[in-house]
Amino acid sequence: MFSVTVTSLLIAVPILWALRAFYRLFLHPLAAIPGPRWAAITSMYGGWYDLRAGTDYTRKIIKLHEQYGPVVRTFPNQVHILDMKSYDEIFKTGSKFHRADNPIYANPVMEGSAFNIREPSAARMRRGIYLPFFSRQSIQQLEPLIQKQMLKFLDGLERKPAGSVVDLTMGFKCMTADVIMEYCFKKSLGFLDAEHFQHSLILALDNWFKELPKLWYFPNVQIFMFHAIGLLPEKTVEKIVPVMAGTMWVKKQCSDRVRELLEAEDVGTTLKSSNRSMFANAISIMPQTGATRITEEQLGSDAYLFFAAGTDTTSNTLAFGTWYLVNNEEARRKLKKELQDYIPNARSDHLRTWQELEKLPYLSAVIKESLRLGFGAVHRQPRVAPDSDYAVHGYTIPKGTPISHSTPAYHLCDTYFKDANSFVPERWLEASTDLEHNMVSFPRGPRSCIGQNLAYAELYLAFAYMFRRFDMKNAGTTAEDMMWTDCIVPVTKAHLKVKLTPVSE
Ligand code: HEM
Repeated sequence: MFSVTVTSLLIAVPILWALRAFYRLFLHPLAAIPGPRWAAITSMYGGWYDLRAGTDYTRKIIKLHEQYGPVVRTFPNQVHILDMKSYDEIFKTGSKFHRADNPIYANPVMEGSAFNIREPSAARMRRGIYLPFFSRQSIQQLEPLIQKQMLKFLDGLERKPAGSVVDLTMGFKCMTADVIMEYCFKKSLGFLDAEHFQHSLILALDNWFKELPKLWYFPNVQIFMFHAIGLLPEKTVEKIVPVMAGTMWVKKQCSDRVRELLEAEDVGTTLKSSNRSMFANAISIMPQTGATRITEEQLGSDAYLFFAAGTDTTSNTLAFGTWYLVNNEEARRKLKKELQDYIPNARSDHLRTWQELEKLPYLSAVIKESLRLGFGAVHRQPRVAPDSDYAVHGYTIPKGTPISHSTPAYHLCDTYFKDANSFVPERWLEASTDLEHNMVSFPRGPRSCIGQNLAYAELYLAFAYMFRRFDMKNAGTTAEDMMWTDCIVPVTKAHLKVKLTPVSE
């Protein structure tokens, strides 16, 4: 009896698989869309790239566009588009497209946070709580909190013996992590105090990002494991899955800080104040925005989202930008000259503000070029048209089909940026509006990046003062080390190591 069942299965499974493959190749609504045959047949075509060390499907998709054109079928039921007109339609203000039902937006660690909300009106309500406090004006008001952590970072570097080799990948991560927590709660987690910036929790965050591709292909296994691990005692988790222990610890810090604020007497009665943290301000205006239904747990998850989204993104742009600069003497010389003229006293405790630094043309060009080639986020951002089919380049994509666009595909494409793979800040000095428009580091539209202004403030302060205060030389980092793979944020093979020497005034 048992052997008959096994035999039937051995025959039935390949037949069903072959029938499904036939349907996907010839009868599926996406059958006419060009792309590799294996990508149309099985999602494990993408997995073959995403799940092996040192490769990823996002980079492969860029190559597929060269071969197949602007619309490519990348999964049995998903397409990827490289066409600015389509990007504008999907990512415009008021766009009806919304986030696809995709494991990228179902990470169990982010459960309850704004990131995992797909439904547009719920997302709008949740984002509305925080958006006022990430406006340009709010960032300028709370800039002293950013500057405090920036100075701590710079002064820490200065105390190292001249010529020290510094792991700047980790240094930038510790700095951005402390800035975002200072901004959110006026209380950093003290990552900058770690010796040589090798903080175990920042390393755990890095490892957590590295695990993400597994979640995309085996979401149920990952979600089950996450909940199962959550039932174990803290000490056991620390021993067997340090990645999770680190993440859970940071999440707990976020939740504790939110609870402290909710329990504080003045919250809900005091008006917005420039002296208070972002979360204190956000919580105090919640009753007026009608957002009081948000739970303490959801606020804690949002705090963790800000921590994760605000750390590795900006720090990656800083690390990549520094990498390009240490290898480009001409650009470094021009930047230093501009900074020396504008910041006569490099070690003053009163830093030039973001608004002041924005006036510097070469610094601004360096930052734009760093954002262009130094990706903060590299993932495919799948969206769906909920109500009607989407017509593009003569193809019809049925409503509900995930349509992805990804930042590197645009930024590395010679159609949009001449000599796209080279670091050329000068391209921004006489930039046309087209060039500005082709930059899609921060998505536009209803799910734009909430932290964009904070990221700019950090980039201006860090690039200006790092290159004003220090001479930097590459300390053996290779282009191979800086190769990234898509883990939502780019994760490089190895870290950026730089020899730092403080400059005399
Ligand atoms: C160079 C720096 C940064 C880049 C390139 C960047 C890029 C992005 C991208 C591409 C997304 C869209 C994700 C998607 O829809 O799939 C996003 C969303 C988001 N970003 Fe950023 N980001 C940066 C810095 C920051 C910072 C400093 C914060 C700190 C608060 C932040 C907070 C967020 C949040 C909360 C979201 C989710 C918005 C939502 O779900 O509606 N980002 N960012």
